[in-house]
Amino acid sequence: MRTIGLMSGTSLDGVDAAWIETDGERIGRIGPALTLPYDAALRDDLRRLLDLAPSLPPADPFLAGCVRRLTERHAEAVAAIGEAADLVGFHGQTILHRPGEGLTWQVGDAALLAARCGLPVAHDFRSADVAAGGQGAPLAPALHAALARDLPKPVAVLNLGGVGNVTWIGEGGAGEHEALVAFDTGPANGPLDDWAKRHTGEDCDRDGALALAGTPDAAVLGRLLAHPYLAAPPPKSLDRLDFGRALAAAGLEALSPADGAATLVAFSAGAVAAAARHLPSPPRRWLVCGGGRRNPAMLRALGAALAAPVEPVEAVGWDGDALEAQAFGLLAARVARGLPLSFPGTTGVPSPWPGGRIARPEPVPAG
Ligand SMILES: Nc1ncnc2c1ncn2[C@@H]1O[C@H](COP(=O)(O)OP(=O)(O)OP(=O)(O)O)[C@@H](O)[C@H]1O
Ligand SMILES: CC(=O)N[C@H]1[C@@H]2OC[C@@H](O2)[C@@H](O)[C@@H]1O[C@H](C)C(=O)O
Repeated sequence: MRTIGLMSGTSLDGVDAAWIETDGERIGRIGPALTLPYDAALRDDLRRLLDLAPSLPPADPFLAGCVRRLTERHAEAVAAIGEAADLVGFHGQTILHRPGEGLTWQVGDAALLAARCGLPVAHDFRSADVAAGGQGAPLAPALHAALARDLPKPVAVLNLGGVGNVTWIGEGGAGEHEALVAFDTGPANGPLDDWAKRHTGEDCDRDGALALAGTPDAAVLGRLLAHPYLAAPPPKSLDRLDFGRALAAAGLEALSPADGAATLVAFSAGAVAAAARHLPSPPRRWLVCGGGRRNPAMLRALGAALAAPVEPVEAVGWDGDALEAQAFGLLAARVARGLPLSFPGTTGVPSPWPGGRIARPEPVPAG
């Protein structure tokens, strides 16, 4: 199938789109990928939605307006890819994620997108998993496993988005996805983005400039690293705002902008080091994707915290900005074929679990 995957991540910076040919198991041709940024107004409104989500009625007019603008931007991304496709994979925007309460909420109008693109749209990838008692995330491991088929194992793929997540891939057992362990490591760029915005007005700590000028504060860092999430065994996953209260309580506010940024980078890297202790065996290498791989302060801190080499996924020929979008192309094909999207080792579902739904473009009435 020729698929276009679409992911709007926790950083709220825009929609990633990627074209891949896949049957949901193997990957054929890898086509173009792009990111369409959101304008400042949509970014601000989505950020507001995250705060409002816990008390938001599904029919809220502010929500409806955001969903329409978000979906139209996704339709523009499909058009901008400029290649014919059979199927779209539409993740939408997560505005609330509380799997422990049976709740995960991705917004986006799949019927509208199907109408705009004239293509079937696979969507709602996470709710069946959560209903089955899974974490609903991460789902990208199915793509990581397919891409890493010929790499020496064990290998770890680390995504540094707003939230961080790791996929450990070991030597395959008898079952297709037996050798997969995956979970969210902790905050990655999210708190650092918020900190940079407040202190510099920029959307992120560009090239780690602020963090590289500062020194991590040992006391604040120690309090953050004592957060019970880090010691808890997987399966586990996070909401973008889960660490908000812990960050405030740790005393971050008393630090200078540079020391605060350095402390947050050290915390993200320390969370990954804590995650490494939950893996079945030490990976030979860590392959890093997501925007955080562009932050030299983050890569330096990870290199110091982990025992094996840490490299951007480009080292093995993958596109570190496109993996999440490619994942939803592959997952769309899996939805279409009724294949499982998640596994006991990834989200904690009791057995390999299918999910997702397909919205089809309305047939044009005859005459
Ligand atoms: N040059 C750079 N310097 C520092 N940070 C950068 C740079 N480029 C990107 N980033 C970081 O990467 C983030 C975007 O990463 P990405 O697009 O992978 O996140 P996402 O997909 O929205 O999040 P998630 O994977 O949690 O859903 C930005 O918010 C920023 O923090
Ligand atoms: C609930 C949700 O949207 N989670 C995202 C988020 O962003 C990164 C991390 O947290 C990951 O668990 C997940 O996204 C990726 C694409 C995943 O499901 O693999």
